[in-house]
Amino acid sequence: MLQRKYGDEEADVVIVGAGTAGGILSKELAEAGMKVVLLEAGPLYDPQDDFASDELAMTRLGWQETRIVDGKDPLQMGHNNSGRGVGGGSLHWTGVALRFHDADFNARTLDGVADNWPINYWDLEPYYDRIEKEIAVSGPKYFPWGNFHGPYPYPEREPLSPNAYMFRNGCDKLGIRSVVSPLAILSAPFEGRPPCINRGFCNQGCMPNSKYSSLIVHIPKALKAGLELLPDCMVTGIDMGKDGRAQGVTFLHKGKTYRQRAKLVILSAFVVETPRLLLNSATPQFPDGLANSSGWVGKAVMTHSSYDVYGRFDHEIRLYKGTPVLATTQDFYRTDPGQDFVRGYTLHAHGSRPVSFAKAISQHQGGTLWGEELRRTMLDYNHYGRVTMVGEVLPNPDNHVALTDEKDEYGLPRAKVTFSYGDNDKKLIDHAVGKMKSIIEAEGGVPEFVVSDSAHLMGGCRMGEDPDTSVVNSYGQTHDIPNLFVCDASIFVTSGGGNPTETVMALALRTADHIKEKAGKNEL
Ligand SMILES: Cc1cc2nc3c(=O)[nH]c(=O)nc-3n(C[C@H](O)[C@H](O)[C@H](O)COP(=O)(O)OP(=O)(O)OC[C@H]3O[C@@H](n4cnc5c(N)ncnc54)[C@H](O)[C@@H]3O)c2cc1C
Repeated sequence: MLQRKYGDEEADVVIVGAGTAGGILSKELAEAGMKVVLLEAGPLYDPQDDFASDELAMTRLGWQETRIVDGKDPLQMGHNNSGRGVGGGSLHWTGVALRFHDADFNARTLDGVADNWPINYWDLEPYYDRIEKEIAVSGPKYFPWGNFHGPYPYPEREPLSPNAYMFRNGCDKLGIRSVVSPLAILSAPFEGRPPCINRGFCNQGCMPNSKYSSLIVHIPKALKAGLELLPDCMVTGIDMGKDGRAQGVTFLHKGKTYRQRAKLVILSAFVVETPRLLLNSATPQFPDGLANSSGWVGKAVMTHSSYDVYGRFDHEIRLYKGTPVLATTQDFYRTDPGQDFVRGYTLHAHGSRPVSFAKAISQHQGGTLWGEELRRTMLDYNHYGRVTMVGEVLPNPDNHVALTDEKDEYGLPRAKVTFSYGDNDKKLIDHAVGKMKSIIEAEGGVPEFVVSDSAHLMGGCRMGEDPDTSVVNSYGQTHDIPNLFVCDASIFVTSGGGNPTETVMALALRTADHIKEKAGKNEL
């Protein structure tokens, strides 16, 4: 029997998904004195007991349940694209903490593509400032791109990995500016957590707690403030009242069904599960799914094009060494009128552990690498360097999440995710691959493998001012149901050309402030 704090009682807020956004919201709202219940489908981990320095074992941190993928460029789900467990994607993310630029919020105005966000950079700026201080982002004294030029709250990381030095030296030779990456990974002690010692197992969960996750930062503070956290609880539906308001959620724990009533329901279940829940909670009053009068629930799902170039060097690089990402350039972030594509990308020096390396190169763009040839290449693993891109992908309503007839172990329709790159996306990728190759070559390496990859899901419940073309307003409040909010990466309008999670965090803080203010005046 599940032990519960509120049972049949109505909580003030129930949050679905204890990931990055869910963790921040739960802290903010619990500290404001609200009765908050946080439901998480996955387990509650203890980093010291549960996070092993074992690449294969730790793939369990990803959302590994079957999703059907479709389209011309089907997305790879699982470890690389989503998390499961208290902490969500922040358990095994790489920790790169970048702000979006003002240009990211105005693609339609600047470049005639996609849509503008209903907010701009300056609406989020105070929240970027706040979150960077709250989690002690480490980074350079001067950051040359975008609107924020540093210094970051904590000094930049050092020493760098050999791969990061390779990248920075290659950039120098080509006149490309580069910096030590801003990271949600400590460079000095903070709140009892130790600085990073470069073990390099960030994507396997950080055992020493040097890397930020909501599991070790926000959720413990929320618990102190009275949060009820219920792990291993899969939410299967949103309960609606006849008055058209959300009443709470239904969830499963060890095969048994429970309900949590609440004045306010917030979905923070990420890009596939949030639309799946909305679509699957259809009622006669909302036959196409909740909050879907616009028809935009599940639409315009985005990823970042995240192609990698691996180059072979005569000397050793040892891609397993150190924090995976330690060097970055955004010299190609803004639209360049001289190119045949709009928008841009970020480049990172990116480490790789042996299993990921083998998996990547075995399916590289030039063909498959298998058997004796793969074995021979793997013997040279220490000689490979890697550069990766985070490329903007334009939103396209045809890229979407839909329900299928196939059922999962909870009896819910499985999600199908359809994705294809557009022409602009492909031209941008070609440009970035060329730059990545030239950086490797400038340092004396021979680019051998180009691997097509994707990272960071976004969109599917986009925000906007117009209820006919968007699902939520800029605070994540659904246009159709005033006490139903969405707060996670699904509310992004465009993907930007840089890592998205600091923007997820800033949006979560902004939504929390809004809810505190409105709930205080009984306006939700
Ligand atoms: C390998 C990897 C590396 C990454 N590196 C970076 C990086 O360096 N920088 C960066 O900016 N971003 C990075 N990201 C992306 C980052 O993890 C996400 O952007 C971020 O976690 C999104 O936050 P969220 O709150 O929207 O969702 P999540 O953090 O994914 O949280 C969603 C939570 O909801 C839970 N959930 C889902 N459905 C249900 C349900 N029905 N009932 C109960 N619970 C449910 C899930 O289990 C999960 O815990 C990386 C991601 C991965 C996977």
